Order: sequence, then C-alpha cells, then structure tokens
Amino acid sequence: MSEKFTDRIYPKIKGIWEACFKHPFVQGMGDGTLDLEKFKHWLMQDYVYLIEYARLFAIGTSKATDLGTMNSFAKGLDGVLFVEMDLHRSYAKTFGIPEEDLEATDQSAINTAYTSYMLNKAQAGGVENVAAALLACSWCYNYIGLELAKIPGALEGENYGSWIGMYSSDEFTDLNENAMDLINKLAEGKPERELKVLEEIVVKTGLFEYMFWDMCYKQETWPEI
Ligand SMILES: Cc1ncc(CN)c(N)n1
Repeated sequence: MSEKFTDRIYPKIKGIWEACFKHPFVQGMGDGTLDLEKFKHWLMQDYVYLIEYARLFAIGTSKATDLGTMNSFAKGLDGVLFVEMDLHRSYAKTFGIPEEDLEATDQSAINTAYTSYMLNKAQAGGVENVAAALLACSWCYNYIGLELAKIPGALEGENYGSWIGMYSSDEFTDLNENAMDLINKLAEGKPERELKVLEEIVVKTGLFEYMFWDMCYKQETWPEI
C-alpha cells in the first residue's frame, strides 16, 4: 500500500500548524488574555467563512462518484452547519449579537481571498481537489484545540473554554478524521504530478489559516482609501 497522503504532507504543514498555535490570538485563548473585541471579530468573520466552507462539502457531494464518498462529504456538511456553527451561534447569543448580524458580516479581504481560493480549486478540479481544499481547515483547528486543551485550566476558561472544548472534542476530532480519510482515499494511487498539485492546495490553505488568525488579531477588514 502507498503512503497515506496525510502522512506524506505532514512534514510540510507541521510548521504551519505550530506557527498558528504560537500566534498571539491562539495563545491568548489558551491563557484567557485575548481581547474580547478581537475574538468577536473572529466570531463574525468565521461565521461567514463557514458558510462558504460548507459549500465545499456540497460541491464534493455532487462530484463524488460513489455513495461512500457522498456520505463522507454529507457528514462534513452536517458537521459544519450544525456542530461548528452552533458554537458560533451560542457565543453570539452570549455577546448579544443577533444571528442576522452574524450572517450579514462583510467578509474581510483575507477571508474573501481564502474562501475564493478554496472554492476555485474545488470547482476547477476533480473530487480529490475538493477534499484537498477542505483539509487544512479542520486539521489546523483540531491540532490547535487539542494543544490548547493540554494547558492546565484552559478548558475551564471563562471566555474561551467552550471554544477549546469544541475544537478538541471527540466529535470535532471525528469530523477531522473524516476529512483526512476522504483525501487519503481519493489521493490513493494518483501519480506524483497530481499529488504535488494536491499538496500545493493543502499548503496554501494552511498558510491562509495563519493569515486568518493574523487578520482577526489585527481586526482587519479592507483598506480604507
Ligand atoms: C478560518 C477557519 N479555519 C478553520 C476552521 C475550522 N473548521 C474555522 N472554523 N475557521
């Protein structure tokens, strides 16, 4: 059996996950010192990011050529819409932000670039492109959630404990494993040239993950000119 795609790419993205974990936004969630306004920026930007991200799973479902693959994409879609986005809705309720305001958030420049890149790669290629484009998202957050959960007291933190709890949960870990299994199955037996294309998509979406944390930390939207 050939090497799993996720094992092959791990050395190339490990450093990106570590950089995301060390980012002051993420460290601030870990020790509870993150400014709530920065977190609210993440909350609103991420809600509209997830709406676009959910479309990837719908594209994957329609491009799938077997029922097992359709089921895996459909499971991922359900996870985004009803597991992850429930966390955002619950935080919004605590902050007094109406759901309509969340949904009407204007996507920042980085958010627009990231979701446009993912959707373009998903639409332009085969079903394996879709699986590559959605992988970094769940892998990076599950990595961060599990690392933050190791910090004593982080899971009980007043503001960020439920964030860390959700992204380190068995349910979210299972959704990430579903995404990993999908790309491993769809990349299996592909020639080196095609694997390199899939790797580039994962590395670039991984870098977008880092840029997204930075955008939220700086509360960036678009340049005012
Ligand atoms: C930007 C971003 N990346 C990843 C995830 C985790 N699905 C997220 N909610 N937002």
